[in-house]
Amino acid sequence: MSDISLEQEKQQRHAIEAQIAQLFAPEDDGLRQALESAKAAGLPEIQINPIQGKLLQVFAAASHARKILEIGSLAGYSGIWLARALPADGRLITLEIDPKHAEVVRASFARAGVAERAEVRVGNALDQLSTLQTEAPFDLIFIDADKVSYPQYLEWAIKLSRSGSIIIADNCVRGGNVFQPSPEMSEDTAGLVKYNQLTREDPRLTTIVLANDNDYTDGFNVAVVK
Ligand SMILES: C[S@@+](CC[C@H](N)C(=O)[O-])C[C@H]1O[C@@H](n2cnc3c(N)ncnc32)[C@H](O)[C@@H]1O
Repeated sequence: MSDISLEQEKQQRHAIEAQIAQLFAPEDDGLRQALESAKAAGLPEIQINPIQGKLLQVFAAASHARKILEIGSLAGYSGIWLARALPADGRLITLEIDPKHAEVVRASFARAGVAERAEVRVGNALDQLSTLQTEAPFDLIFIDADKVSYPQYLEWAIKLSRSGSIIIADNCVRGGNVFQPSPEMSEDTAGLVKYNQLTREDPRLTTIVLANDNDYTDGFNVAVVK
């Protein structure tokens, strides 16, 4: 295929995606301001996209979510989508290692009107997860932090779940690299390869990977706890 038709195909994909986002996942001021304050604070622009945000809400509805756990908050963008999927007495706990990020999250949650049901806890997620057992089970768990730790996050996520809980992990496609493991792959890629393998083989889970980001070159691993 010529470069021109590849470019046309890409533009067509983007146009379709923009239409879906506009019709099914429009951003409001709360979400837009979370992105703006992240930018102003110099945070990286590595949050999920609006269609993925809406997809998280769809999964939250499917699992009748009242309690949601997120690992990796950044500026609170995905947290706002998640918190808005909860009933008024629901609870989102989001774990973030960087206190500067957490500060932006708190302000973003307040502006988006979800501060009463959404809380950011600061520290290494691996240290915090063991303290969450009294607050479990969580109906939906969204994993989106350091990729090296994904296999450990999965084990904790299963421990903190119930039958029917949904465990979603971002960045599980990575341009297809995760499906062609090599001895030279980075530690991050190795973590994701292991995560996909564990979710595929674990008899406690039913799992699929969705290429739903970055021109369909990255996306979610979605696992339902049986
Ligand atoms: C990809 S960003 C999260 C994006 C966010 N979920 C969104 O879509 O809006 C990853 C976040 O995980 C945090 N993080 C990295 N390692 C962590 C760890 N060990 N424990 C907790 N948070 C961590 C980073 O500081 C960063 O803010």
